[in-house]
Amino acid sequence: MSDRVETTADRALDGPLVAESVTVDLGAVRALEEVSLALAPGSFTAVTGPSGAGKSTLVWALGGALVPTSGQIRLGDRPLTDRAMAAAAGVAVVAQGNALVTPLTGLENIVVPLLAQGVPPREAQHRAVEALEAVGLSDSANHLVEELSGGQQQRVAVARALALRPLVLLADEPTSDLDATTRERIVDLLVGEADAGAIVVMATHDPVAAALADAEYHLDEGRLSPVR
Ligand SMILES: Nc1ncnc2c1ncn2[C@@H]1O[C@H](COP(=O)(O)OP(=O)(O)OP(=O)(O)O)[C@@H](O)[C@H]1O
Repeated sequence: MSDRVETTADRALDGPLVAESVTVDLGAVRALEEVSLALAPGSFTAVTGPSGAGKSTLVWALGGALVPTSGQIRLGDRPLTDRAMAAAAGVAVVAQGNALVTPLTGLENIVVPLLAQGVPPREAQHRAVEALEAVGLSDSANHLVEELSGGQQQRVAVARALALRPLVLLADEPTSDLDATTRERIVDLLVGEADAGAIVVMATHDPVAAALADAEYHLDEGRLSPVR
């Protein structure tokens, strides 16, 4: 049985997450070149590729945080044109490097974004506890982030995204600092999100994690091709 974090039933995706001929230039670097894909609700997709291939760029573009040089990102019929509107549409990102607030505890790192989204304090606390339990970190909830190991921080970052109950979950290298057992637990949670109807994308260097996804795309020098 999946120990997926409980979901809200009052929100649903009304279509796929689509990248339409997306090209992203970062300064002089072409990080993505004419990338097209359509990800259906309930799918779990891995994006693999060597360092510098454009995986993080794709994650951030899909998350609305990077405006394409050309092309478009859409969720259903709605263009995702900035990070705030993507977040409001239910798109959560687990950033590479975690992007946690280090002077706060693991629990606080999860509660604060929930409060910012208007979740009532008791509910935010409940969701944060539940998400930390799902990633196996109940005992570390009240430790400052700076007191946690890299792998524990990575799990807090995943828990933070799960607690948002996203419709689209974009995870950039969410298992890079984890041992095999913990990696399996985290990928299981991602599988559970997809099984419950979310669109899940995981950028990864890890072939074992990638093999657990339903589909795999490979990026090389910004060009995307299907693997399976
Ligand atoms: N802010 C930036 N300015 C200019 N170039 C950038 C910037 N960020 C990334 N790049 C370049 O864009 C390309 C894609 O980078 P990206 O981080 O998306 O790759 P990646 O596949 O995620 O790599 P890794 O696996 O090492 O995280 C690389 O050539 C990188 O050097």
